[in-house]
Amino acid sequence: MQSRSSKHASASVALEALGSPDAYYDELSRWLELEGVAERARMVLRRQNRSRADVEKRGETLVDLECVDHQTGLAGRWLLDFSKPNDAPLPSNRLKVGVPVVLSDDRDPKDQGIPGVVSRRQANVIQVATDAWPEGYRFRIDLSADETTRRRQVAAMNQARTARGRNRQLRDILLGSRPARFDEPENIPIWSDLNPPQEDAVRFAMAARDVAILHGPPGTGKTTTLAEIIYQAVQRGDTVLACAPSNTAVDNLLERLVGMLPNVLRVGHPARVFEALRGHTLDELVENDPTTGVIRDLRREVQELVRAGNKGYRGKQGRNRKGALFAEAGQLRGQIRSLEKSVIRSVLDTADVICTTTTIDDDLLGERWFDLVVVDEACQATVPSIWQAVLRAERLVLAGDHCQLPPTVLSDEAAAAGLRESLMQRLVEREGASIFRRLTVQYRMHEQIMQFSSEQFYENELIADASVKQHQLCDLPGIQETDLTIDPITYIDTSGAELREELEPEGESKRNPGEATLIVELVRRLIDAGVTGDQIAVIAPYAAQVRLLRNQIDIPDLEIGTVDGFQGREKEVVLITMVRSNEQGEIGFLADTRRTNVALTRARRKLIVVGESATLAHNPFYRQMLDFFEQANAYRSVWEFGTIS
Ligand SMILES: Nc1ncnc2c1ncn2[C@@H]1O[C@H](COP(=O)(O)OP(=O)(O)OP(=O)(O)O)[C@@H](O)[C@H]1O
Repeated sequence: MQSRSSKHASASVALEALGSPDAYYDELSRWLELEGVAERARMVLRRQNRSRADVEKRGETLVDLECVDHQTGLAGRWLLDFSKPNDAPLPSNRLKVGVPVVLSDDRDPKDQGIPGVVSRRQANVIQVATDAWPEGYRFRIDLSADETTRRRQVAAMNQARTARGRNRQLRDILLGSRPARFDEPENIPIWSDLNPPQEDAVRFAMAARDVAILHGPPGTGKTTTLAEIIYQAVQRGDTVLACAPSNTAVDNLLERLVGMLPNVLRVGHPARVFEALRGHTLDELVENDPTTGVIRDLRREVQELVRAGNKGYRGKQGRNRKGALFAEAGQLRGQIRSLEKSVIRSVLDTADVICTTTTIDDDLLGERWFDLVVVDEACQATVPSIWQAVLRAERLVLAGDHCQLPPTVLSDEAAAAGLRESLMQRLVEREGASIFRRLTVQYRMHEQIMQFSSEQFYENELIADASVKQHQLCDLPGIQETDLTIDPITYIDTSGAELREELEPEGESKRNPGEATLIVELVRRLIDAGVTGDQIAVIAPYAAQVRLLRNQIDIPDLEIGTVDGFQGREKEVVLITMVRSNEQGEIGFLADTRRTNVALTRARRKLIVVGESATLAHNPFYRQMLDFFEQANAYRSVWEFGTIS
């Protein structure tokens, strides 16, 4: 039987069927260009919105910021801390650690700004790493088009076109013109406490000579298994590069690895720095190197020069003086950079495993080659973004779930052509079962919560581990037994109540105020039954519905977010508001059922779905979902919850 995921393959050109590697990479480069155009257009639009009061609404811009602190970071970069006046909390934003930004003078609409990367963030402070010192008094930070990343991807693809030796072999295997080879799996002893499908996956990956895929449906311990594969490789004497498309995913893997292996190194900006992980970052290890004492003195000198240069010199002579001070600081930063380079090299040389995002800093890693390269969350990586890692690999292991959300792509044209289809998805669809092992025991959901997803996406293979199979919300301390806390799943149909969707004023995103009111009521009932805010998540496919709900629910630690933002997470109770309700039966991007798969598989003990069946039932997938809830005796009408509209 074909899994549902393959039905999602868009009408894209069969990329591999283009014939030659040149044609393949030409097509990928064209998609990247389209994506660049879309990203730049979006940025221009956003920066034109300067005067609008809701400029921060989309979460891609922060305005009216003060630079409250600065330090010199690795490679002589500035690390600048920005806060709102009076240290007010920053509004909710998508400027995550590692994303490229433009830093500009908020009071000067003509300022083109300087590029930077978010290097740390807290509730009140956002830190940006830059190569230049920004001019201004109040600043603005905009999410930027990621040109550096695209340049690196294009460079890697150009290298792959003309690759020789092992790079060429692996490239041809990934493109489908050579078969992937596997040895007979050996019965190696496993270090972690794994279940049989996980152990089987480890042995399978260890026996792969070229590439192996680990398919990890929700909650099945994909990261746990990947960590064991890395452990086994290190025991065998292999060097390992462990990557993922996002900093959060890299940190998750790092967190597992540090308990298993002594020499694990994190390169780049960790999204969250736990105490236990701090000692594994390149910055920290370099900081602790004896040579760094000298570097520290030089940095102090730089800071003093800059402080002196910023004193506000007047007139031509003053400007000259300022220029001279900054030039001297620049020279010293050059010296710092070259000293750091040699320290960095020696730290990198001692690591067994190097962890980084798939956007690899080639200057830092130099010519390093790894016996094993693993990519976690590989289905969140576009095909162009994977080649930097592949070119450093003797063998490759990709882990992910192609039945969950694909990578974010802004250009509709590039998406339609195929940019949302990851290399892992392509390989699974092309090679079939011979190239992957699927993990099937999941440790998150009550078996009823898991069942529909298992049937639709995982060939009915998922099994709930005994520890979660029958767990109920009312089993948790302090929670009373009510309808909502006993039954693991509930669907609430709003049909007939005329809870219609609408466009958010001045926006493109959809919301449904009636559904929001119902969600508020359901949350109230859960809280009354003793459920705490941190046990609940409300998720919606549309950002406008998330904004509406955030204005209506004010319960500490209760999370409200989009489906896309919730991938990889879990909560005891999850309420989903489907939003769509219209006469035409239009369901927009709910038609990508992978999004719904993610939404339906976040809850551990209780899943509540609110939606209008009349609209949803236009789509066969949702018809089956509604049937499933009905057969499970979990289908209820909005009228049971009083008047909502
Ligand atoms: N063999 C096992 N025995 C017991 N618990 C396990 C086992 N494997 C994984 N788990 C638990 O299952 C949970 C999910 O594991 P992990 O984070 O590795 O999964 P994942 O598949 O990477 O998650 P996601 O669905 O977020 O991608 C963790 O709490 C982990 O401790």
